Amino acid sequence: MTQLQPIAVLGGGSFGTALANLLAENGQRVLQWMRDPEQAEQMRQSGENPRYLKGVKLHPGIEPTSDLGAALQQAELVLVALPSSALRDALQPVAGLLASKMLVSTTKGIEARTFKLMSQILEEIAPDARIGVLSGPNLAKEVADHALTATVIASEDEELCLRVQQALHGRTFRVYASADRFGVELGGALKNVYAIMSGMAAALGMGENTKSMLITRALAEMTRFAVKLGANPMTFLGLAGVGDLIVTCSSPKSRNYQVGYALGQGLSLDEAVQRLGEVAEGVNTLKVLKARAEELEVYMPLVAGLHAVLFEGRTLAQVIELLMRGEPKTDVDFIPTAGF
Ligand SMILES: NC(=O)C1=CN([C@@H]2O[C@H](COP(=O)(O)OP(=O)(O)OC[C@H]3O[C@@H](n4cnc5c(N)ncnc54)[C@H](O)[C@@H]3O)[C@@H](O)[C@H]2O)C=CC1
Ligand SMILES: O=C(CO)COP(=O)(O)O
Repeated sequence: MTQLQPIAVLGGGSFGTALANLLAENGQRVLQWMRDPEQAEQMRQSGENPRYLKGVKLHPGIEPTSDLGAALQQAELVLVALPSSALRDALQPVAGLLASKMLVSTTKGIEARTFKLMSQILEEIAPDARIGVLSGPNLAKEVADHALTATVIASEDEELCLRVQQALHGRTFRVYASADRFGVELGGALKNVYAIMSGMAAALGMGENTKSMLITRALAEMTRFAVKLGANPMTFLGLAGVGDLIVTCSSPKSRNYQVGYALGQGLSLDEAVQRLGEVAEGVNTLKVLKARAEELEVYMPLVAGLHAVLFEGRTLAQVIELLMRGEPKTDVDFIPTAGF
């Protein structure tokens, strides 16, 4: 009997595990790669991933492995759920095994040195591969707990989108398609920064008006930046834009929000990151985004303000005063006129 071709999920963290479970529940054979052989062994033995996704049973269709080469050799579809700081170094050495595969990044970060998004790094490492991005309001724990959830698969490659929809679409997980890979990926990376601010606002007991202002002005700011880079602003009205922004800025389950909350409680950035013990991509993204916005002369007062508090020794009170006293601006930058 021929064995079902497996799907590879790269990353032993919370999101990789949540995705692996969905795939296995849909009847797919899943090879979940993690760098730590002990973690793989523990997951095989216990049927759980207690360090990153406590309390969630792993489906028996998941085979945890620390053999990256073997996983890549067998799979045609590969979902990458590694932290942005690790993706290039983990995949460059196995570039030869990636040609013609379908590679889908689920990582929501930006490379510090190059300002590249993760799918752009995949493209660079594996020019012959077929590339996509999966992004949306997808808190790993809720995905794993089968909360009704939607996401976006974005690629210029329609067949890839269909393949991912077939593999992941299920009773509790809807997968929408988009051809705007760049916009979808950028939305996922940028929203993390604003989730840090929202966490701070929550810790400081700020009001609901404030939270709403923050999210809406964040959307304006991230869209302005994306448009400067050539993205389609309409994508930011979708799940991977405003959808992900809302969930990450409102949920204590978000790690970026948690970092912000800890900062609002008076912890230093180092203490907040250490207490979390998981990936919070927004911290790195903030650094590179601030520099890039200045270079491109894009007005991003929220990014500049958070950067001033975290890295330039300003107090939050000083920054809030500056933001609120800033010259009044127009509400929506991109109101289509002709043809509407
Ligand atoms: N957790 C979530 O709710 C969601 C996360 N994401 C994205 O998924 C990516 C991964 O995040 P999580 O799974 O949440 O992270 P996590 O913090 O739960 O786990 C990180 C995993 O990466 C591994 N890792 C770290 N450095 C590595 C390296 N050099 N080589 C190989 N593995 C390494 C760790 O051992 C761990 O297994 C992030 O970019 C995040 O933005 C996307 C959607 C939802
Ligand atoms: O991207 C996410 C939800 O869509 C997860 O956000 P955090 O990385 O802040 O937990």
